[in-house]
Amino acid sequence: MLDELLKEDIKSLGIMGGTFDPIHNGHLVTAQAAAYQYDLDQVIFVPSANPPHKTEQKITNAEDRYIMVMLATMNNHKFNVSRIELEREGPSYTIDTVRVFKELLGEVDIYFITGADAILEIFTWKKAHQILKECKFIAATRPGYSLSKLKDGIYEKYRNQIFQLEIPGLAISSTDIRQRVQNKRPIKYQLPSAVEAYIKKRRLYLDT
Ligand SMILES: Nc1ncnc2c1ncn2[C@@H]1O[C@H](COP(=O)(O)OP(=O)(O)OP(=O)(O)O)[C@@H](O)[C@H]1O
Ligand SMILES: O=C(O)c1ccc[n+]([C@@H]2O[C@H](COP(=O)([O-])O)[C@@H](O)[C@H]2O)c1
Repeated sequence: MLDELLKEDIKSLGIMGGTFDPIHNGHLVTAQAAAYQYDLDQVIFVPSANPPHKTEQKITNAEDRYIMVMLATMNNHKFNVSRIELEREGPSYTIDTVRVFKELLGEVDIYFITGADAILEIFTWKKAHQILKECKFIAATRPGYSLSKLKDGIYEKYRNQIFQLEIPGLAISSTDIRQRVQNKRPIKYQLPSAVEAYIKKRRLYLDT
């Protein structure tokens, strides 16, 4: 199934992992900027089934999150969505996902795309040092988080593996969108209209 998503002559791939509860324009702008800046042939969005660091919070069922990612990415020919983590049991560890892509793609350059908040937590991820050796990271700026730490200490060792990406700051988060829906405040223009319609239709986030 995964190999069907990947173009045959692909030379560079971005993987955009996330909980996407829901996907929003911050995710899409980040993926698009990464694709442009690093000349990526494709970006595969990978919704986590069981995000390892979000075990304490209630998360919308994986199929709804997957459908929202599909709706959000359908108009971009470089974007695709993978069910790889949805079909794997247990916590959705990035090391496992990256290794499947690597095995399938061999010499293709793989970049895992994250926002500033995620990269600053990388050393709490499973086999973080291994992931950093096995794939490159694109770390996008995000309002409220500083990437200056990437210059010191433990990050120094991986300076050739982590690439900083300046994007127009979008102070949009899934947390804020969920709260807005619950409080009947507008979410228009923070996420694609098809995703907004889906949230309404499925009555998501009304009792979070
Ligand atoms: N506005 C944004 N700008 C840049 N990167 C972002 C933005 N929102 C999310 N990301 C990045 O997208 C990836 C997936 O994020 P996630 O699905 O957890 O969204 P979120 O908005 O951070 O969610 P939540 O508020 O529920 O924690 C992470 O690497 C995160 O850093
Ligand atoms: O592998 C891990 O230990 C790990 C721990 C925390 C986050 N991640 C991944 O980082 C991405 C962003 O996570 P999140 O929780 O901010 O949506 C997503 O693909 C997660 O699976 C991965």
